[in-house]
Amino acid sequence: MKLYSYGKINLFLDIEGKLENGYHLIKTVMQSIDIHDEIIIKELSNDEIIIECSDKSIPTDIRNTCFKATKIIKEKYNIRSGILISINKNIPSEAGLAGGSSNSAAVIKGLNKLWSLNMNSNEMIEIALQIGADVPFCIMGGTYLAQGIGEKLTKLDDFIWDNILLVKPEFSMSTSFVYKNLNSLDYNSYKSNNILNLINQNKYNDVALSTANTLEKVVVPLHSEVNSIKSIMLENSAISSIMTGSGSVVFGLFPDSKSMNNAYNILKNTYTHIYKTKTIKYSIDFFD
Ligand SMILES: C[C@@](CO)(OP(=O)(O)O)[C@H](O)COP(=O)(O)OP(=O)(O)OC[C@H]1O[C@@H](n2ccc(N)nc2=O)[C@H](O)[C@@H]1O
Ligand SMILES: Nc1ncnc2c1ncn2[C@@H]1O[C@H](COP(=O)(O)OP(=O)(O)O)[C@@H](O)[C@H]1O
Repeated sequence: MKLYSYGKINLFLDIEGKLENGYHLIKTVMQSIDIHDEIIIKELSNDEIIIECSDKSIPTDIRNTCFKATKIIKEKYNIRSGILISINKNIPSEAGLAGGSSNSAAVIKGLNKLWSLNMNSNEMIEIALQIGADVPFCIMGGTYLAQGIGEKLTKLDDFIWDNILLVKPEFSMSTSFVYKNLNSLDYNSYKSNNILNLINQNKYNDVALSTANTLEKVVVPLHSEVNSIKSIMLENSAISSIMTGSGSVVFGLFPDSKSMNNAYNILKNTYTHIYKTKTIKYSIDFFD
């Protein structure tokens, strides 16, 4: 079985509070984008979980999100056959693009089909949340408001935008580091932001003007490069440019392919990890 698992950007992210277990209550707009990893799932006769990954820096043991998803499902449904999962990485990790999260969502959906488990979305989301706060969104895909720690999902109208540039600086950001270093004074920084209504009114240009991310307040003081990339994008006509999630990727929403290509040609002289992408309405695609 072959699947594509797609990445996401956060068009909006604000923090509303903190739970006693250290997790943060967030309000975020998640958007699937057209950048994907390839996941191949094969059944094994012996009762083993084997993960192979093209990126040798990613662990293939229980720390791997795909391993976790398989283990949870095997135990829940008492399945004895084994699984070999090959991950062909393309989405950069620790980038704020939810690459690892969407890989595990692909495995949940893939095993649901392979083993005819007939799980509905809610049952898959319950498993997803045991792996990470971003995984429930990756089960659904498209345009969603996520609240709680990321698990309370509300479907929004599709946000459609064709000219998006992603730039991954050399540094990576660990999600837990960013949340740990957030100052509570920065909670509710964007309380009056109107992005949700604008999405549901299909006012795409106004949506683009309303993007915001509170987690920049942790990352920018440590890495001024984030602002340099944003400036180059904005000088080249991007309608807005912000960091996605806990970083380090910075994205820009451009009005047309010409301005996006101009920014691309300038930024590619400095950055090797640079991608042209667009929004999509799903996060997992099945092939065979
Ligand atoms: C910031 C966001 C925005 O979409 O995404 P990324 O930048 O990671 O893609 C998410 O909130 C990240 O979700 P995810 O990456 O799944 O987080 P998890 O693996 O569950 O958690 C990693 C660590 O981040 C912290 N964490 C995560 C989610 C949350 N609402 N509050 C937190 O404080 C916790 O310390 C946790 O141990
Ligand atoms: N299948 C996977 N793909 C990518 N990273 C993974 C995977 N499994 C575990 N990880 C670990 O998760 C962390 C990054 O996850 P990722 O989803 O790429 O981050 P982010 O959501 O911040 O972009 C890294 O520490 C990486 O080693």
